[in-house]
Amino acid sequence: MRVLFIHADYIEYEAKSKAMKDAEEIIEKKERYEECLVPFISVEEGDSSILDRAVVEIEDVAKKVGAERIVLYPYAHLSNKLASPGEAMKVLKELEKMLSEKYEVHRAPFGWYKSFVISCKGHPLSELSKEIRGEA
Ligand SMILES: Nc1ncnc2c1ncn2[C@@H]1O[C@H](COS(=O)(=O)NC(=O)[C@@H](N)CO)[C@@H](O)[C@H]1O
Repeated sequence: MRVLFIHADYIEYEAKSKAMKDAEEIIEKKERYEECLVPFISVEEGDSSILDRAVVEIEDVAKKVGAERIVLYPYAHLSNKLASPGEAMKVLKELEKMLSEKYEVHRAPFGWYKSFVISCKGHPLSELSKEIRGEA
């Protein structure tokens, strides 16, 4: 799993059009979240076996930056070993559920082309990237 973390004053996105035929059914096309950690996530093959590790890594960053709100953003552009859309959707939904035990968690729509505006806070830990793997 490849993740780009942005600690943001806000993120605003709008689903524009479907990027795949079975894109996730969504209710709201536009959302805005204030004061949040935004992990842009490329789910890679086999990531369903490293969910616990991914939760630990994401919670570690949230704690370090003092974020209480997490907005998971599916982002198919950080890896050349992408999991299938079906596996990626499953992993992101499971991540959302597991992180919700300790955080307020939202998830941007899966399978949609989206416009977005993000305001990065600019402090030293406000931009981070991680490659999350299973135990070595
Ligand atoms: N492995 C993945 N990790 C994260 N998001 C994914 C993944 N696969 C698909 N998506 C989501 O589904 C959308 C379409 O992805 S896709 O089916 O691979 N298609 C494409 O990426 C191209 N049509 C350009 O978007 C992505 O924009 C993203 O929202």
